[in-house]
Amino acid sequence: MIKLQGIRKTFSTGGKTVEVLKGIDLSVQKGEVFGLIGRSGAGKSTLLRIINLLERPSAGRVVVDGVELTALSERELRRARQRIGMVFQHFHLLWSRTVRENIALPLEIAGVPKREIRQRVDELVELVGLTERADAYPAQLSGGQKQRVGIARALANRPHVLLCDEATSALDPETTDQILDLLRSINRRFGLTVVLVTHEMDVIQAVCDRVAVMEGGRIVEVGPVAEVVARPQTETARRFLQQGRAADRGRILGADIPHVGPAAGSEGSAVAAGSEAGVSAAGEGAVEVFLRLELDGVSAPVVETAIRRFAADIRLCEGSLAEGPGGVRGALTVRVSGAPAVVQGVIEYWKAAGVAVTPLETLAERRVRA
Ligand SMILES: Nc1ncnc2c1ncn2[C@@H]1O[C@H](COP(=O)(O)OP(=O)(O)OP(=O)(O)O)[C@@H](O)[C@H]1O
Repeated sequence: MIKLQGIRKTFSTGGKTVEVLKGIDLSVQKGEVFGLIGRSGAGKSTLLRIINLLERPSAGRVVVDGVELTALSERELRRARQRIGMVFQHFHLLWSRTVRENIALPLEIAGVPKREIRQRVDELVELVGLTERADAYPAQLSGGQKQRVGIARALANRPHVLLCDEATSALDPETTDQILDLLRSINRRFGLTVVLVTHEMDVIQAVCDRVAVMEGGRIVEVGPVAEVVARPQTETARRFLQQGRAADRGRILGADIPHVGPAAGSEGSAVAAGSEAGVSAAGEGAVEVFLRLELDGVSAPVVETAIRRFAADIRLCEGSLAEGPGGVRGALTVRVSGAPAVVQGVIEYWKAAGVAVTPLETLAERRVRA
């Protein structure tokens, strides 16, 4: 369905030339969900944009659905692109248009008659579960709803291929799961080929059939997701698997979080919940917080879920839990570090799940007081 052969891409900026794709050969089969994973700057988005020639390769061939896109005129390419939908991280919606009007846009551009547009848009709003919100404006929608509009718009011209560039990276974990479910169900229902770019292994594991791991402009590993997960061949793949979604966002995006504060096993003293105490600087733009979690009666695996879902480094310092008929009982001390908003998100998630969360004082703060 998609064949990339000998793809190279060079950018020239400010008199400097950088080769960001260094010879990529890749085939994506019809109907599969294919993931591209790699650190920031590995070249994932550039490669994705080369599939529909939003970015022209400096060398190599792009063949989609049997048509060599790299050999088409601009006019022919515009037509061919209608069969390739694209979904973006930040939705790219028109704010002055309603849900319905945003979805209709590619159909208008393609010159589809008005009656057909109305019918197709009705189908699409229903498909993405936005019938009730069809006349709302983007500003009145949640992030997940905006992405649903983005997906519906991408599907308007009945594409054979859907390209998703970090489609869930701006969404909270629950909404991410809903959007991934939607993508998977669209893939199954219409046999659509999906290529998605992400830096989250969880996303790959949730929806992809195969994955390519990128590093420095090259594909260093490719295979079925289950195989890559079971037997990673490269250090890059192993790191993604070890760190999981949480660490991926912090480290892979470059916000390296140094290990500061008490070592695992140490404990701080409890201070008033909700105060600033318990939070200390943990590297540029990152904070570190020690928390006591009381999990009496909580039934979900809230620590594991937070580790998987949040871009924070979450470590268990001490504590014990016991399973009972009413759920788990016990308390834990954990250290959470990451971007302030993410750490806050973890705390809110735990509170919403019924965990009593108390910030603890850090060693550094205790030293300052002493
Ligand atoms: N239009 C451009 N001009 C110059 N350099 C560019 C351009 N687009 C991308 N690059 C550079 O190419 C490299 C690869 O970028 P790309 O966005 O493809 O990486 P990525 O793996 O998708 O990373 P991220 O996850 O941060 O989006 C980066 O170093 C980036 O700065």
